Amino acid sequence: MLYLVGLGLGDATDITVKGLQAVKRCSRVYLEAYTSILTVGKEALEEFYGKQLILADRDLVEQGADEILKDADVTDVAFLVVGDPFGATTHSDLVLRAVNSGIPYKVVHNASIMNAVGCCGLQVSSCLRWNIKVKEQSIENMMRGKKIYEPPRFMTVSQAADQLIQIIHRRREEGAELGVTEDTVCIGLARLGSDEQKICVGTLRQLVSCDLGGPLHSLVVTGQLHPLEVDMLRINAEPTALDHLSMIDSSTYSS
Ligand SMILES: C[S@@+](CC[C@H](N)C(=O)[O-])C[C@H]1O[C@@H](n2cnc3c(N)ncnc32)[C@H](O)[C@@H]1O
Repeated sequence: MLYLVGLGLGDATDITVKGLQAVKRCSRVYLEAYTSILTVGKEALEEFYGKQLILADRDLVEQGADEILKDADVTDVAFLVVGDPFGATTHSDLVLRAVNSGIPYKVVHNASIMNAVGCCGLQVSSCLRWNIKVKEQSIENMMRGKKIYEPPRFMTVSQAADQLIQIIHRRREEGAELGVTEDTVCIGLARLGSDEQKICVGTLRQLVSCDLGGPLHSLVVTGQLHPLEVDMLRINAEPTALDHLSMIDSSTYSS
């Protein structure tokens, strides 16, 4: 049996009871380590689960799926994914390979950034997430066939806001409006679900200068806000962001 187990967003203890039971009965446990990360490291997970974990980087998942699935028809293998196994990144390829090889699979769901983002108080929201650059080769090293990898990079809310503003400026020069401006109210979210989570509310321009600390970050761009949503944004805002929020004239945004 192949178990795809969601680990949730915070730390080792966010695994579900069902997920932990599956992990404990598996003979091999892989930790998917390139589409998302927890604030705690692999060792903390190993200690809590009482199991050795095998790191599954992009190469292993995309090119070594056979290794992950080896003997999974006669033994139990777990594939752990931070968040939910099908939250934002689907691991459909692994599932399809398992099915095609006659290997049964089960999914143990968990909290994902896709639903945790609701904590910012918007009644309907989708957040901008971005790719994490882990185990990337420079073009030079790739051309030389050298397996030398660049240090991991995680885009920040500040960088994302800056890039969005550049796009807005470019489109404006071309005579097009995106419906998002430098003054659109946005929400920066960092390490959601962990004890170190941070939420910062401000205009897109203000978020360029916000420092939300270490990864992972997401950005929400709001549309028309209901007064209730504005109130929720106020209570969720960091003290420094309250100044930004007080600039929002809720009557402008309420429907
Ligand atoms: C490719 S998605 C994977 C999502 C994960 N499987 C899940 O279900 O939550 C990874 C991106 O989601 C966002 N993200 C994931 N977890 C986050 C968190 N705890 N706080 C803020 N953003 C997060 C980041 O933008 C990150 O680059």
